[in-house]
Amino acid sequence: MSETSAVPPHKIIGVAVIWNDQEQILIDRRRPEGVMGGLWEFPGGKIEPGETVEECIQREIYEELGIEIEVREHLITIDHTYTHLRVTLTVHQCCLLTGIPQPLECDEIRWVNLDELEEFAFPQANSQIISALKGSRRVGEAREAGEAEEIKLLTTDN
Ligand SMILES: Nc1nc2c([nH]c(=O)n2[C@H]2C[C@H](O)[C@@H](COP(=O)(O)OP(=O)(O)OP(=O)(O)O)O2)c(=O)[nH]1
Ligand SMILES: [Mg+2]
Repeated sequence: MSETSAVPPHKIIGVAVIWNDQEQILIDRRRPEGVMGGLWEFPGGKIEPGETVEECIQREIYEELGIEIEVREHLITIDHTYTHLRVTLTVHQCCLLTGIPQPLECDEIRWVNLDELEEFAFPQANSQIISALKGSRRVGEAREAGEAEEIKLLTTDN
C-alpha cells in the first residue's frame, strides 16, 4: 500500500481593509455556493504572477467592487491551513478614493464599524485580522492621547 501525504492547495491572497470617511470598513459576503460560501470576508483575491501585493489588491478591488482605492500600510500576513486548503493572506489598510462599491462578484456588501465586525461570521483565519485591526486602533488612540498630553504639557509649561 502506498502512502501519500496530501498537500492541500496553497492560495496566496492580497486582502484589503477599506475605510471610508465615516471610519467604516467594507466587508463582503461570499456567494452561497463554493468554498466558505455565505461567510463574510474582506475583499481581495489571488496574486497573479509578476504582480506586487499592492497591485493585486488594487486590481481585485476594481474587479470585485468597481471602486478605486489607495493601498496603504501593511497590517498583517496570516498563514492558515483549513481542512483542504492553505491560504496566505497579506492584508493592507486601504482608503476609498472614488466610486460606490457594487457587489459584482459577491452576494452582498456592507460598511461596518470596527465594533460591529464581531456580529458577522468570517472564516477562521479572519479572527487574527480583526484582532490586528483592534490592536492598531489602540495604538492610534494611545498615540493621540500621548500627543494630547504633550500639547497640554507644552501649553502649561509656558
Ligand atoms: N478575500 C478574502 N479571502 C479570504 C479571507 N479569509 C479567508 O480565509 N479567505 C480565503 C477564502 C478563499 O479560499 C481565499 C480567497 O481566494 P479567492 O477569493 O481568490 O478565491 P475563491 O475561493 O473565492 O475563488 P476562486 O477564484 O478560487 O474560484 O482566501 C478574507 O478575509 N478575504
Ligand atoms: Mg476574491
